[in-house]
Amino acid sequence: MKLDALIDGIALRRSGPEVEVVDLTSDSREVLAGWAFVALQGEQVDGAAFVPQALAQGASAVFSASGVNTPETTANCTFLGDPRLQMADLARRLHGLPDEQLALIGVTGTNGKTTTTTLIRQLLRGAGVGCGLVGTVLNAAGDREEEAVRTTPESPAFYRWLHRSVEAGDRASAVEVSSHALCLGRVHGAHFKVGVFTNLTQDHLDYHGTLEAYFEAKYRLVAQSGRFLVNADDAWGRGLLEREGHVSYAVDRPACYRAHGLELGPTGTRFTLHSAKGSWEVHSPLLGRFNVYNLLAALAACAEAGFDLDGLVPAVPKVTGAPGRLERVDCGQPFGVMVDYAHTPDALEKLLSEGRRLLPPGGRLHVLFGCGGDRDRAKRPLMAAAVAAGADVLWHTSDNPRSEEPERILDDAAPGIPEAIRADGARYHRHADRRESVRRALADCRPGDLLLLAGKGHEPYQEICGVKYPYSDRSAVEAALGGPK
Ligand SMILES: CC(=O)N[C@H]1[C@@H](OP(=O)(O)OP(=O)(O)OC[C@H]2O[C@@H](n3ccc(=O)[nH]c3=O)[C@H](O)[C@@H]2O)O[C@H](CO)[C@@H](O)[C@@H]1O[C@H](C)C(=O)N[C@@H](C)C(=O)N[C@H](CCC(=O)O)C(=O)O
Ligand SMILES: Nc1ncnc2c1ncn2[C@@H]1O[C@H](COP(=O)(O)OP(=O)(O)OP(=O)(O)O)[C@@H](O)[C@H]1O
Ligand SMILES: N[C@H](CCC[C@H](N)C(=O)O)C(=O)O
Ligand SMILES: [Mg+2]
Repeated sequence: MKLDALIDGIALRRSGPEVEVVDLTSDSREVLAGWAFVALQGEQVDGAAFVPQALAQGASAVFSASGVNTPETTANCTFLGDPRLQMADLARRLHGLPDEQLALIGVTGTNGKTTTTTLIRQLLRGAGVGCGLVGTVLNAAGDREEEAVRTTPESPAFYRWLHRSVEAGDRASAVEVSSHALCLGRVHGAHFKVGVFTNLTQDHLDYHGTLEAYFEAKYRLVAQSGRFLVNADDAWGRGLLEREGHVSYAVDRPACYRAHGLELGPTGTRFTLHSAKGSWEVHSPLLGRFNVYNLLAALAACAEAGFDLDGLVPAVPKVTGAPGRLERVDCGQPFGVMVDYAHTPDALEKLLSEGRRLLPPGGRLHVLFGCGGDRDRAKRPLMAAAVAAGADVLWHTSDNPRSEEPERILDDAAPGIPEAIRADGARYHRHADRRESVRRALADCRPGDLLLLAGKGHEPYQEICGVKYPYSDRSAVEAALGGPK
């Protein structure tokens, strides 16, 4: 696209020649010939420092907040408004307003975003409707799938994926909208046909400060959504529904979309979905009560986006959800092992109650967990308390210490575990090396026990001192038990 057309109507000061802008990025490392580089002031560094690198890699234009030096052959634009919002405006225009050409469904909430968005994509594709995905595990458009780096990418990548969806003929796209994304304008400008609020419990207080501020961040999605679908069984969701008229879903309370007659079995789930338009019998291989909420949210979101439930419900038995969520690892061992991505107090509490439900009589529930480094310190003892309240045997270890000292993270969490449990050498085991902790837990399991490995889910690494070492809970288990069955 020509620069003049790209910046038309956007408040900025411009110098230098008219150029062709092939694409846009705020990360100099991604710049290719003809791309525009947006230099943003970050928390760690000022993106302006990377202008020389962007130019060396062939940037045709540079955008910045406070002005930078560029050669005469490069277009140079200085934003006059909020740089992140203006970057999103540019990205949206460059990629042809792709949100307007898709049934865009945005999902926010503390837990269940990845699962719900993945279910939306799988359900729609199962019913023959092309659907993209932007989220923690995968970014996808048509059949193209790439591993994601973060939950919601910066606006240039967000709009690029939507554009790819349009090009691939997708009719919809399901997007995980994190609270960080809403604060940092990563999805600014996008019109979501349907927005979804799954739940709100403690997380990310390092970033937002208070739960109220965390909620307000998520609440921003309402203003960008045509219809808003809210979990009426969640306390924050209920508060929202009492103040404003939105579409609701629930299991325990009256709602526009409600699941009745839950049957939560060891190999799958059944319930009846009621809405004003009719009733459907839903059978799914997904386990656990929280997945009823995710299925309900996914089906209701698709229905609110205009897709027919008669076509979607038959696809439910084939949908598997996201990898690394309540997923069994079977190496022929005489006890159960499951990996899951619970990394908040609420998710752990819910995971452990599913574990208890799945545990054979007389078996012991083992839970291996850790708390992420460089994340909300206040949630650490609460995570530990949730595990202590529901597990028979605790395996306390590391989960992405990032830049922090692993033992200090373990120390932060430990007070959440009652002293009597910590003093009991048969019930409480602390070891910072996760792989070794997995080995020890497996060695301690007896026939009929169940070991839940929480927090890492699909993640293929352990991040220590800023380095991502190859690691996954599944492969650690398979290596210790001699390979998959
Ligand atoms: C709070 C937050 O989200 N921070 C993000 C933000 O950091 P920042 O603004 O401080 O950036 P910075 O590292 O100081 O760099 C400044 C600028 O220089 C650029 N740069 C930097 C280095 C370089 O070589 N070249 C270059 O151009 C960067 O791209 C950036 O634009 O912009 C960076 C570049 O895009 C991100 O890496 C960084 O995410 C950090 C790593 C992060 O961990 N974010 C997590 C907390 C996050 O966003 N999580 C949410 C929610 C998770 C969930 O609950 O699902 C998510 O959406 O993933
Ligand atoms: N609807 C739900 N309510 C509560 N807990 C849930 C729900 N769905 C999933 N969980 C728990 O939360 C974990 C993470 O689920 P999922 O990845 O879908 O959430 P997310 O919101 O995408 O998380 P993230 O913030 O890391 O992106 C699951 O492994 C499970 O333990
Ligand atoms: N999206 C979440 C993922 C946490 C995953 C867990 N393994 C951890 O490192 O705490 C975050 O960035 O906080
Ligand atoms: Mg996610």
